Amino acid sequence: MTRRVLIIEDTPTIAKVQKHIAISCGYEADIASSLAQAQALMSEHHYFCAVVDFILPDAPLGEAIPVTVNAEIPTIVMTGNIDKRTREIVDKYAIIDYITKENKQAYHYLKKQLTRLPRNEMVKVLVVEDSRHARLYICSLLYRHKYQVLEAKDGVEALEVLQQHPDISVIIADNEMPRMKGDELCAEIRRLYSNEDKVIIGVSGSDSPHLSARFLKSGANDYLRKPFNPEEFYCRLSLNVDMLDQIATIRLQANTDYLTKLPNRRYFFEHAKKYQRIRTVNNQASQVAMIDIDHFKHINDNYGHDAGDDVLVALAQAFDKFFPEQLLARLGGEEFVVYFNDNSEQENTKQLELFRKYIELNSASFTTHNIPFTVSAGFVSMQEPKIDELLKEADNKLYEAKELGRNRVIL
Ligand SMILES: Nc1nc2c(ncn2[C@@H]2O[C@H](COP(=O)(O)OP(=O)(O)OP(=O)(O)O)[C@@H](O)[C@H]2O)c(=O)[nH]1
Repeated sequence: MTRRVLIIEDTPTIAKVQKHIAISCGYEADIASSLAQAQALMSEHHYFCAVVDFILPDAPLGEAIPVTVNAEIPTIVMTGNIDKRTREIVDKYAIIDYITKENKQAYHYLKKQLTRLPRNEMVKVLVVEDSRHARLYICSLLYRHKYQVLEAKDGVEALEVLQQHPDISVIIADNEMPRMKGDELCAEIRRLYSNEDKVIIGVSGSDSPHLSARFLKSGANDYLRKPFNPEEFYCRLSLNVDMLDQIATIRLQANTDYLTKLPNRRYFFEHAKKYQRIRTVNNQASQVAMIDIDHFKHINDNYGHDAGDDVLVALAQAFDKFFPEQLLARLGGEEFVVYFNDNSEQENTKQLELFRKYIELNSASFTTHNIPFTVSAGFVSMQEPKIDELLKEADNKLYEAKELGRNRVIL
């Protein structure tokens, strides 16, 4: 579903730039050059958010702001400047943010905010606060920016909620709470979850000058003193969630093969070792297949390196289709590996043989160059092996498959 943004702006060049930014962030965008035009558009469409100019020909004093806010459209206000009177008006309404149209940076910032809003819909935030009033206030700030929100009344309940929802990525914790204080909760969360997975923001109304340091030393990423300014709350929250995003991106890049987008060798070894331990405890054999394209060098020599790359990408897609539940990786070059989650050796080898046959019969239709190719595979099943041994054995079987004429699976 494409999200729609309403741009209310009477200067055509600025409206055009904003529309361009919105489209580059994946939105559809409508422009209204007056409040009246905006109201007409709002009666026709559902808007995910709005970018509203403070001064419009038929709304010179920010009168367009309550119109979008009251229609529950998350609103970003663009202003020429932010003098005292403008700020007073802007502060009255539950807007997402205001941006001063001073320079190019303002448009970079708008892009950031438009990118964050749909991202926030995927971010789960746990609010831990014993005061119902304060809890609801923080939740309302979070809902305004489209975060998913969960609540807990104290640290003990927070740990239970975290166990039930392991995908929570932000915890906002008050300090003064019954049963378990915020800094104690923080330390316990850090014992269980790493900095790379969860952000903790401590909040407290205490005057103690040492509390912020205590929170940070217990593992919090940030600290806010109550009562806090919503603008500062959003800035700190966004920066912390952005940091989690950046860590996730770096992690993904480090674990993904750049060409096929399959997991890479590093990811495979890390996860195969974990699988291995579980299988050993459960007294289950480990089953692995090494798969390699036959005469791949000829494909590169005859059709060029780019065509060879196309074949690798197409083969990776076929892997994903045939082995959606297994641990897959491109180990390097034209060599792939499947670590089977399923226990049945019969089922696994049957699936492998089906895959080989599927490639033989369909590969010509995979790529733009219609290059037919085949694959060879070596399969092993071993009790309590080391990963290196398992791969070596599978590689020996693969070598045998090549020696015997290729396009076959050797068990
Ligand atoms: N296009 C492309 N080629 C690659 C890539 N990585 C490795 N290769 C090529 O893969 C080819 C592998 O050749 P060989 O090891 O001789 O194997 P083969 O030609 O498939 O022969 P058999 O495995 O014995 O059937 C080499 O020509 C490498 O240059 C890649 O990312 N893209």
